[in-house]
Amino acid sequence: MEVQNQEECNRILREVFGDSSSEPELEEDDDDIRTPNSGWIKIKKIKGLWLFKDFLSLQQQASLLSAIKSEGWFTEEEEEEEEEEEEISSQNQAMRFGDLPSWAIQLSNSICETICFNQDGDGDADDEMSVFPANLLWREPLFDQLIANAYQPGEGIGAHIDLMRFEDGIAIVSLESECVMHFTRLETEVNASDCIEKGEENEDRQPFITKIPVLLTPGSLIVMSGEARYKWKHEINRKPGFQLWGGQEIRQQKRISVTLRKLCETK
Ligand SMILES: O=C(O)CCC(=O)C(=O)O
Ligand SMILES: [Fe+2]
Repeated sequence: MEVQNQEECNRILREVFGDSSSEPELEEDDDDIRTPNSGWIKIKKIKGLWLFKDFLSLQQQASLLSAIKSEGWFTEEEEEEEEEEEEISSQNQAMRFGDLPSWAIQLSNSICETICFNQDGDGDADDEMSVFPANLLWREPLFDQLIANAYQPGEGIGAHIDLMRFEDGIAIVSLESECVMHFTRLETEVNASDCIEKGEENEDRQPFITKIPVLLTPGSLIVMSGEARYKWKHEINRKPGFQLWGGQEIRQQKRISVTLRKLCETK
């Protein structure tokens, strides 16, 4: 999209989607930094990881879900067939490469706008208060690959770093139900049964484990770049005992996520 069309596009997006910049709830980790006049929260312990809790309003979430449904993905009939055919895992994921559907382009533009709103100055790559380094933000297109994942209660995704065939700069939008995503630094990789964030009270002198929980509520957006994308694995473990937030186990429901990424140029 040409830059001069950006403002016009943003205006249309605001008209269609409204202004979703409502004040987020109090964050549990006091260390995290809220940016003034925007809903972005910088997850301080993970360089390059940002959360925008109320990225999509309820109405926008419903529109996005119906757009996903109109693609024919994750419909109930499909799920029944899946159960018969025992192909649940492959049918719980849908991908698009290259030309994204118009709703995904709108979503991508809306993400771009929300990031730009927070960006001050030149968005220098070394500026830790920039949600995305400038080189990522101004690439064209911002994203050209989308993956939608549907998770039934108890289902999650194992610890991983996204494939290197994708560039830096990844965005994930959550829908339908909340979950805790755990981030583990590469050099401190641990088993899922290891405890979370062993800190000062580490009496057994075990190696320090950094496993950071981030709550992804419906309508929230996280973006990862740099260290968050390359040096931390992310996972969603929805087995009993892992979806804890504020000391309480989260009530699980179906969850859908939309991940947007950019494929690396092939040489
Ligand atoms: O479902 C999510 O929130 C994460 C999905 C993910 O990490 C991926 O598709 O690589
Ligand atoms: Fe991922």
